[in-house]
Amino acid sequence: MSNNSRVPSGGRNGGGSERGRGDSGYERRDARGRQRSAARVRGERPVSRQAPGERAKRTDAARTVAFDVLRQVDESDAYANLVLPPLLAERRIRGRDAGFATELTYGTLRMRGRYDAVLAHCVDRPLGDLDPAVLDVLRLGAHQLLGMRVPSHAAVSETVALARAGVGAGPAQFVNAVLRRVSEVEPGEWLERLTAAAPDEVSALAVVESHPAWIARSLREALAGHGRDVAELGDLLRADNAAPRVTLVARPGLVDTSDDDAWHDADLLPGTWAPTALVLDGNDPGAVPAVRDGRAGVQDEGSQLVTLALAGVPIEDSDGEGERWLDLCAGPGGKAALLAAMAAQFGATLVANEIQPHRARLVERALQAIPDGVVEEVRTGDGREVGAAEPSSYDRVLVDAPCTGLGALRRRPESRWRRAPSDLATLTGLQRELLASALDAVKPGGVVAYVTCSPVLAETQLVVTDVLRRRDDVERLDTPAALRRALRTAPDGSRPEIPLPAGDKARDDVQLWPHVHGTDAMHLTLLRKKS
Ligand SMILES: C[S@@+](CC[C@H](N)C(=O)[O-])C[C@H]1O[C@@H](n2cnc3c(N)ncnc32)[C@H](O)[C@@H]1O
Repeated sequence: MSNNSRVPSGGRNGGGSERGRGDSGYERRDARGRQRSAARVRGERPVSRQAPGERAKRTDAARTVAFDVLRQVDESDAYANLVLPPLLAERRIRGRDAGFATELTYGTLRMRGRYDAVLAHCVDRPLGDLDPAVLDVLRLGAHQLLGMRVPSHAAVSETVALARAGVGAGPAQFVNAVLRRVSEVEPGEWLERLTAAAPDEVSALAVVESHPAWIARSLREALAGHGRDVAELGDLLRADNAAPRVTLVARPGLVDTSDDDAWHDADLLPGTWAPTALVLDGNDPGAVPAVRDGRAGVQDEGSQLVTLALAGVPIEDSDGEGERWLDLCAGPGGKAALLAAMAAQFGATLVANEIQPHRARLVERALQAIPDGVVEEVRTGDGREVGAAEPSSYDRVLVDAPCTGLGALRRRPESRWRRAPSDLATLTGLQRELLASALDAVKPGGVVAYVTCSPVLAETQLVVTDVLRRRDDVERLDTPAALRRALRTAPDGSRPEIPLPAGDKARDDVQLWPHVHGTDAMHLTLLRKKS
């Protein structure tokens, strides 16, 4: 598209809003559930900067709530998944409208990179020069046009109404003109144009699959470094754009799948890999009694597997007095609760450490259903100091290190846009210190699990290699074997075949992937302190 066809920001081109009937699911939602028709909105005097409650009466409530969440994400660094549910409840947006608002909010945030690239073709100046609120309205319109089945006329007219109510009549005309430009090109054709405009293959994938280019490059490097084919990058990026299934953990010894009272009428399916995993089909986890009372929790299956792998490693030379386990970075407590449930079964005890007091309180809450006597202590402290303060004190230590979270992009739609390459330098220093401290804190013969929810090489292999280079008292364990021992067992004794690199690509650590395993991209390296 030539510059000539771009819309001058602040210009008045673009005619009145279009409107008509469509036959998609989202159009039916309008016909059935919308609070007021767009025609009525158009008939009203243009207003700007109203209170959200006032605006919600005049424009479509679902679009308004999506806009308000996007503004909070931008202005206050809010997390969309924490802001949206209470706003939906407060404004009594339910059912189909709530589903529309959720898809519109999360989809717009996730696919922002793709939509910004499209919008940049349609606006005559850098998007960074636009009023951020106008840019958010344009992104919402782009998602309806290119990512949802909303008919063009409805997507444009409703978004223009939203712009008029949220940012004023002048910007609404600009929004109308830009979205009409966007709608003139088919979604598939836009992807071809974005691909053609990118300087290389990875940049093209990054823009089309809406990832910052540096993240796409880091993930490509991670695929290669962890023994996978770099040609999988597209699948990996696409997996990041799909909302994950809600997986529960049934904490062993605390709850059973046959316990009807615990699960109420939740639709549960067994997980793929972990014996503790249950997939919740469509229900709200907060409504499940076992989740509310801490016998179960919401936890990615990869997180469950790495925790079970640590708990199941055979330990040599244990003194027979019952093992002591340590979770060095425990907040908010998902893995600590699974570890504690396993510790209860093995006659072990657990210390949970977390540097942030409010997160330490979340750990306490996560451990509420653990039987008395299992949790020695939940403490607030710097994990880097534990090794020196308590040398050779624990049989098993989990280091679930603070990391970029680039393996869990599916869960936080906005997180990929918040990270910067400079975060890596700070985090990798901390990761090294925490792992070194854990190795000091573990007893000879004991095991340390180094875990991240990032596959990035600088946070995984390089941290482990660097820490081990400085000491000769640690050996690497066969982590794939430990992970396989943790897999669910069928009644005939068989276990699922978990795909891990083999042959000359085989490794002694484990990297899980969303596009391969359906889990977050969890990394696990198991290390033993020599006896
Ligand atoms: C990846 S999260 C742990 C998640 C947790 N294992 C779970 O499953 O719920 C990392 C945690 O480490 C904490 N942390 C950061 N620096 C720390 C330090 N120096 N010592 C202890 N904890 C730290 C963070 O506050 C954060 O809660």
